[in-house]
Amino acid sequence: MADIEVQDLGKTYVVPERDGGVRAALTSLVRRRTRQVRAVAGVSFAVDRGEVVGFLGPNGAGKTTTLKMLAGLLHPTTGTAAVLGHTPWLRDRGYLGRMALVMGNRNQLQWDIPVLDSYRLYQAIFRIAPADFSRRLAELTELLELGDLLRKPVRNLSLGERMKCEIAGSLLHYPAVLFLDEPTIGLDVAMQRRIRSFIAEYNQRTGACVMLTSHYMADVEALCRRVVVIHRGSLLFDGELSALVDRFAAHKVITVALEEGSTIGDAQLAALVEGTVTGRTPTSVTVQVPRAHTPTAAGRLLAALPVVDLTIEDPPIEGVIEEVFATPAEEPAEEAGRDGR
Ligand SMILES: Nc1ncnc2c1ncn2[C@@H]1O[C@H](COP(=O)(O)OP(=O)(O)OP(=O)(O)O)[C@@H](O)[C@H]1O
Repeated sequence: MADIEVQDLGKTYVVPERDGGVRAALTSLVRRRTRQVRAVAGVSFAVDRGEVVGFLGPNGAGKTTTLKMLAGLLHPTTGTAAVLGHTPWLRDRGYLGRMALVMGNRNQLQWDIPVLDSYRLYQAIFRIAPADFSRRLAELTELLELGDLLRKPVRNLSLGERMKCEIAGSLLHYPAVLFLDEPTIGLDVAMQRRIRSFIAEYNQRTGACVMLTSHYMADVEALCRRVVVIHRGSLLFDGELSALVDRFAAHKVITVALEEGSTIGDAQLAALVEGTVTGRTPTSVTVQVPRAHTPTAAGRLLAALPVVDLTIEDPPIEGVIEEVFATPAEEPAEEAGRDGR
């Protein structure tokens, strides 16, 4: 059985609406106008034990809303979900003690007290036995290099230090399901890398399943073989990251290196391949060509030029994701089926 099973999950927020000005403010006291915002429009997917799944979508796609429902913070408007066999929004102790939600842009630790004091509070809340608490704390301190940070009040920590402490605190009860919403947001590249490798390590050590949202494709490429993509609240793709590239990348990138002293002009290149030049050095050229045209283009370049090396690559994942999001959300339902599994 999957650890996370989601069926037609939807959430519509009802938000009060009024025009600006005193008159509108007074009118709204007696006649409230509301508007419905459909944040999640009925999504279905499943995540197996031990999987790390990237949950992707542009701003406002409905990722955080979905994770909040799965973490039991929001009631859905439609659909069902079972996480570790529990209905999340019933918030039973058995569930809350086995999952964690980490939001990169929210503080969960107490601001004015040392990190360790917040951790002791978590120890009491989750009823962690003293021996387990000490062992886990030592392990997390080592893995995330927390050292002295534990004795400092949260307000004195840098963003990266705080994030490490937030993550460690969320894992003290050893959750079997981990929802990570932008855990590396705003961090420098080195800190992003450390947090990434920590998530991978935690997943391997404990077999926990992880759902991760991130706008940094490096996180997704490093951690997730599978991605679930939502757009305007609807599921757009569910499958392997490589299948996403195959399906949505309209181009490939060919780079040819030429023999020393030889060059190729724009007109000659245009006559050989149908594509856009994206890079040039005195002895090499990089051209983006439509996918279907790639074998012909490569063949022509090899035949016509003094080529010493030729590589064909997929475009950077960022570019592919942009192309995915450019696709209308109203794709046929079967397009959202899981590929490659
Ligand atoms: N509490 C709320 N009340 C009303 N509308 C909301 C609320 N929270 C989110 N929304 C709306 O629901 C939609 C989905 O928001 P959500 O935060 O789930 O998206 P997201 O994919 O996490 O975006 P981002 O990448 O920007 O964090 C957006 O249109 C947002 O404005």
